[in-house]
Amino acid sequence: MNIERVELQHLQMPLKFRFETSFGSTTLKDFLLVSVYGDGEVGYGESVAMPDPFYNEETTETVWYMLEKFLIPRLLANPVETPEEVARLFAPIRRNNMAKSALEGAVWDLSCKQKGISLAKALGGSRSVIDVGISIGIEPTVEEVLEKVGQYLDEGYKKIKVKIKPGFDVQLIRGIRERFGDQVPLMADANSAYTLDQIDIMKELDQYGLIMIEQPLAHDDIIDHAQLQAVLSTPICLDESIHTAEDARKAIELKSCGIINIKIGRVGGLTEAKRIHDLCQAQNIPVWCGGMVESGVGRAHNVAITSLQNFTIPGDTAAASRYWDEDIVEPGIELIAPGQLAVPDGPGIGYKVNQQAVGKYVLRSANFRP
Ligand SMILES: O=C(O)CCC(=O)c1ccccc1C(=O)O
Ligand SMILES: [Mg+2]
Repeated sequence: MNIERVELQHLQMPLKFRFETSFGSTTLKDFLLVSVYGDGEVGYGESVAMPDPFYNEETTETVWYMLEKFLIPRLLANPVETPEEVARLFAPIRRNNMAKSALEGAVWDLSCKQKGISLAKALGGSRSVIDVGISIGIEPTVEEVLEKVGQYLDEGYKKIKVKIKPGFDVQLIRGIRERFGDQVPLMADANSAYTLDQIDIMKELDQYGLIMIEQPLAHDDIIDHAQLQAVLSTPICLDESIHTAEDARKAIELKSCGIINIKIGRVGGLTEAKRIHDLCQAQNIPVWCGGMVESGVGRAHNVAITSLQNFTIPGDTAAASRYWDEDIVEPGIELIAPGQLAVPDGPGIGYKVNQQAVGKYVLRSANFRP
């Protein structure tokens, strides 16, 4: 592949609402856009790291640093023929998965555009339409979450995920079941807010027929999760604990979870995401695509990977208009039917980046050449 230039841009986009989790809250999307130029085409990737290291250890600034000092120079100094080779080229660098993923994803998009095939097809995806769910943040009151649940059910979302934290958990789930019934496909995400000392809360949550409980225990744990899974009938889903296919293999072997949330950024890119998908498929572990409140570029990557066969549970990739007044891609990533997004079949991610919109949100940029 011919790579002539890499551009890094730091953007800030206002969110339409406050998004709160057990680890923090935000009204501004702060992220990096990566553009890789070659042979008249441009590939795009997005860093999903947050400005603060509370979801994982990376931040917008550490990603910029890793890209500038290590990853971009490595890519520009070593010819690669396929995006999978980029993953191999980055492997000696430990972790920094969101930094790797942003650049690897841009190379995947560029490679697909150079070949004239869609990213979904290149990854082995088979769906042309995907079912999607929605992730609802913590609100000041249970009632405010219930209102949002009603609104998103009306829009047809196929899975309702609510964020929980100690003191905002059982009464919330009970409230949703009482108002909307037992048939609502419902799950809870704790973002590591509990320990085994609070096992009684988990046992109470176990009574509500949840599709899964996501990452209840520590971000770096798979042992306590196995102990918890042994006493719950609700499947545990791991998010924060899984960074590689090896992590997934070990968690499955230990029975730490029954479901895995695949986030492309968290696992270092599309190549590793596909590897985890394939491993889980062989082990009969369903997967779904998590979200990191992505702009249109990251959202398009999520849509593409979700077209793979073992993404059998609706993910968190909701319609862009839920998040943004003006996104950076065109056409807007919107529901084509209740709770469904189309998988584009145009080259690469299948959406155009709107440079005028990027211009509104960009704070700084830098260019790198071989
Ligand atoms: O709407 C989305 O993009 C999903 C939001 C979400 O749940 C989330 C957002 C930021 C950080 C972590 C998580 C998570 O899945 O744990
Ligand atoms: Mg999560």
